[in-house]
Amino acid sequence: MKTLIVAATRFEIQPFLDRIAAYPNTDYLITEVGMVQTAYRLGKHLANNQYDLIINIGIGGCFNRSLPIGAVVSIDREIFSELGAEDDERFIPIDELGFGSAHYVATQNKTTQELVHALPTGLGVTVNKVHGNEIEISKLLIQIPDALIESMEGGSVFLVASEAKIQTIQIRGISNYVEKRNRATWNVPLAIHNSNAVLFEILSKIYKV
Ligand SMILES: O=C(O)c1cccc(C(=O)CC[C@H]2O[C@@H](n3cnc4c(=O)[nH]cnc43)[C@H](O)[C@@H]2O)c1
Repeated sequence: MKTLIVAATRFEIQPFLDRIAAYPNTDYLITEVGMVQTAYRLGKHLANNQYDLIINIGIGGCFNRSLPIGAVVSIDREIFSELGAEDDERFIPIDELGFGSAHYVATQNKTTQELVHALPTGLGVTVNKVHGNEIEISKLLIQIPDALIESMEGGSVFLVASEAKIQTIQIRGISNYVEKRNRATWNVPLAIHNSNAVLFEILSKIYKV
């Protein structure tokens, strides 16, 4: 069983990197922040390397205030929310325009689902521009009422993994709520600590270490 850990930045998987020697069948890939960087670097990496499972791990913004900062969630569906066209006040999604789809799902069989079954699960929104304006956030929630987490990479990992037919998990530690930008309320170290703790649990289940 060969696993690839995918993160946007090194700091999001530093606790894992500190223990990487314990996981001989596990590689990692730092894509850099953003959907384009992630699609390019993951696609390029998979052209020369084979895996049974991809685990995308990172921090993210949460739309659901009943989950505390630091909670860890599993994302099983993704939407590229900006993909489409403006028609004056109305947004026309790419699906409606007839040029493909903005929706991607995690490729997960029963064994993969078991690895994350204990986590709160929901829909991820992948963006180029982190939301930080209340009016824009309200518009987004009208467009996507069941949005759980916002990230800048999740949809790209699902897209590439589904094209490559590789099992995929995405876990996100909640570093902030999606709200008017207030960096003082973010807790990045807690989100990283907790998401890496979940990663260790998942790897322990896979490798029995
Ligand atoms: O300080 C900022 O405003 C800021 C803007 C963009 C990215 C960051 C990062 O810390 C980069 C790491 C990573 O963070 C993910 N992330 C965290 N919170 C959110 C969010 O509310 N919306 C979208 N993405 C978020 C993202 O996946 C980055 O890769 C800081």
